[in-house]
Amino acid sequence: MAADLPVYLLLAVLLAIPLVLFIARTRPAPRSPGAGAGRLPPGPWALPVIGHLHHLAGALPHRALRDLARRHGPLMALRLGELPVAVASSPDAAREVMRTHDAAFASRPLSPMQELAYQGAEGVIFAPYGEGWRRLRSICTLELLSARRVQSFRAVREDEAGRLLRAVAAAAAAAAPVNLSERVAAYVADSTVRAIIGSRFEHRDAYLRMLQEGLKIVPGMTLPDLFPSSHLARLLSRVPAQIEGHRRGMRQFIDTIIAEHRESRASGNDNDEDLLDVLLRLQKEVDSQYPLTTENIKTVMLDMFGAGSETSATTLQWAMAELLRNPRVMRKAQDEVRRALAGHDKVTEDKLASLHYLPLVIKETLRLHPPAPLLLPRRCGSACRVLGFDIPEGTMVIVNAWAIGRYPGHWDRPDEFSPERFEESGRDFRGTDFEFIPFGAGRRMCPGMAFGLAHVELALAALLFHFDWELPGGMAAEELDMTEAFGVTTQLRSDLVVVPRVPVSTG
Ligand code: HEM
Repeated sequence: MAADLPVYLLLAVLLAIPLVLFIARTRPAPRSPGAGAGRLPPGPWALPVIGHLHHLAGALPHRALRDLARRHGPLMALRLGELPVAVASSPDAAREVMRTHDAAFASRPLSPMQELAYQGAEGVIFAPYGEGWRRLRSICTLELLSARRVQSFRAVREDEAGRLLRAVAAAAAAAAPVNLSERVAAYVADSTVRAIIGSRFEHRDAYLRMLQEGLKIVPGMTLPDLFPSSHLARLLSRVPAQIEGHRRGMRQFIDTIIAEHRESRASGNDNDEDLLDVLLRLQKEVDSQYPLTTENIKTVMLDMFGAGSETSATTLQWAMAELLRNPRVMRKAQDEVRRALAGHDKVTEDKLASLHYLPLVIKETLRLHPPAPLLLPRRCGSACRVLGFDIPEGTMVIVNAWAIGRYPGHWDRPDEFSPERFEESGRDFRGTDFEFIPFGAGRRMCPGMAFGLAHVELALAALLFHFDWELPGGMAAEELDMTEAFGVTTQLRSDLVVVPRVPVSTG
């Protein structure tokens, strides 16, 4: 969702009075959530025009919504600006949305700013549920993100992990702190871009910077999205201009990259297929009823980077932060990795299969810190009943995966970081255990899980194998700032700055 939501929330509240007067004079009042529907879910009190936005001001949305759900129940009806929204905050509510009525909630809402960004060029993430999405989704699962394809990028990941380790080793040699947040973000972003467009493109760094800029203006909950019928909201917002500017720049880059790829294929110069090569090959093969257009390809490339880079980097940062906060878990994970790799000088992916505890550390990290705490919004395509309440067609549906991962009654000591809990319960994040859904569930569940986890497991194992870790300035574990920041993904507010040491061999 948009990185600038809190600013807009504040702005929305400040603008409430003039907007009430302006909009009320120029058009009929927007319908309240599901006006005319049967028994709607409960919700808190609303203000004219801004609806329930003020309840979200000043807190991170997943936390504010969890607090509201404690008072109003696991299924709430809200109105955010003009948008009718239902919020599912319990495992049962999530199961009804993503399993019982999965088909009814399989679409995504497409906001005005998203429409401006994509201009009809459908990708996967924001595509409405239908034939176009189904075809691109199957290209994703069968071709771009299949186990075989993820495996084919192993050398790229190991190469980038090597770069990460060299940077950390330089800091260790100088006994200096390293900004681990920056380093792991660069590792995942570089590796992801290399998987998408290969290693040859000479302006790759500039392309990467532009992609990262783009993530800051991802539309969804901007002022014009919240008040789609208001010209004033659109006039006041900087987002349309930002989107237009970014689109123009991006288009030039991608056109050059595609032209280079076509040339290189034609000359038979390159045998390693990157994701763009796969898409260009499929473009020639797929049936003419649903042609894979070059515009589709561009959007899918953006989808892969947008969905794949920050999510995995955020998971890595939180995993390291939790390990630093929990020295017992850190020691146990390190012991396991060092035992499994004893006698080797390098962590490679083939050696990770024997690890048992490290995957539990990653699971526990994803339970407490799902990178997309509210998943990606769904849209109710046909009216249905959830937990006995009516959800009208057109309602945006938000599933609070963060609150669900800490739902009392389903999790013992829910706020505690304890990977062992998964040893006992065997719960998994593959979309069947609705109390643990960091990758979502149902038809729109994340197709990039294996791709993301491959990045996280390799780097985490390597960082634990090669280095011991301390907090700078003698900071105690419990002093580490675990505050979350608002953003496309929920990262640590302060960068994780840590002191690496090369362990003394006990050999
Ligand atoms: C730790 C890593 C990741 C997490 C936690 C994550 C999480 C998610 C979540 C929560 C959704 C929405 C699911 C729903 O609506 O039920 C999603 C969708 C998606 N993810 Fe991931 N993701 C990760 C990595 C990746 C990677 C590496 C890629 C690709 C390179 C990727 C590609 C996608 C795509 C294309 C969608 C849209 C699927 C659709 O709408 O049909 N993800 N992801």
